[in-house]
Amino acid sequence: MNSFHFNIEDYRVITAPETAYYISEFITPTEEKGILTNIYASPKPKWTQLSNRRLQNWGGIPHHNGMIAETIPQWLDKYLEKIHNLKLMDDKRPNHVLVNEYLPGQGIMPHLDGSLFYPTITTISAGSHIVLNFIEPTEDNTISTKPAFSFLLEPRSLLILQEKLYTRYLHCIEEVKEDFLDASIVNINMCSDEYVRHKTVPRKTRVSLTIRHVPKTTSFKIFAGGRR
Ligand SMILES: O=C(O)CCC(=O)C(=O)O
Ligand SMILES: [Fe+2]
Repeated sequence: MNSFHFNIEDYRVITAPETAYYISEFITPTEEKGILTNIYASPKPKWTQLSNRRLQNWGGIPHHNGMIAETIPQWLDKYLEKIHNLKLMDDKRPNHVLVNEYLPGQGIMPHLDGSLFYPTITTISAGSHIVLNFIEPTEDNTISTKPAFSFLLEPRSLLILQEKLYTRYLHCIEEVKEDFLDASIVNINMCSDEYVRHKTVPRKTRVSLTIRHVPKTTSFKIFAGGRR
């Protein structure tokens, strides 16, 4: 991504409800390699194993009582700064990164990211593409599993979700080993030529960085009863 004359509106996904931005090649292949090296160099206890994926929290564990903020290392903070410079979060600097690792066949159930975060999701993908599905909630709150539309997230891309795509549409990743790029993918014209309609692309291991701002933070000193 060339930051010269950069205008975020050039990256808006106009074929989807409001509001999504998609930036192909947001990071370089060297940066992607660096991210993967650092993630996999983390000590084993840094990982939380879930039934269908692994994750790492950086910056603290978000909590309704406040996140005890932890310093984010420079190799990772570099991307928080880069996202902060896009001025998407009302001048609030991102302070949390959730790392998700998906092996081929792994995914994530339909969900909303909720109220712990400033309502902007920014996601950098590394290692593999994935298809992110969006589901419109039904009147009676039963969960329809049929996606309303989908985004293809290429490796090295940045996806930004705000407004209705944060508050209303649930997002999920299907547990499949390959993706058929059908007409439901609304950003395919914003992707590289490698990804064309009607192609089937096998997944590799994907590591995503979900970078957000947690408004409510606290310091350990408050709990310890010490002075600030
Ligand atoms: O890996 C992704 O792109 C999505 C992760 C996600 O939705 C989440 O952690 O809330
Ligand atoms: Fe999410």
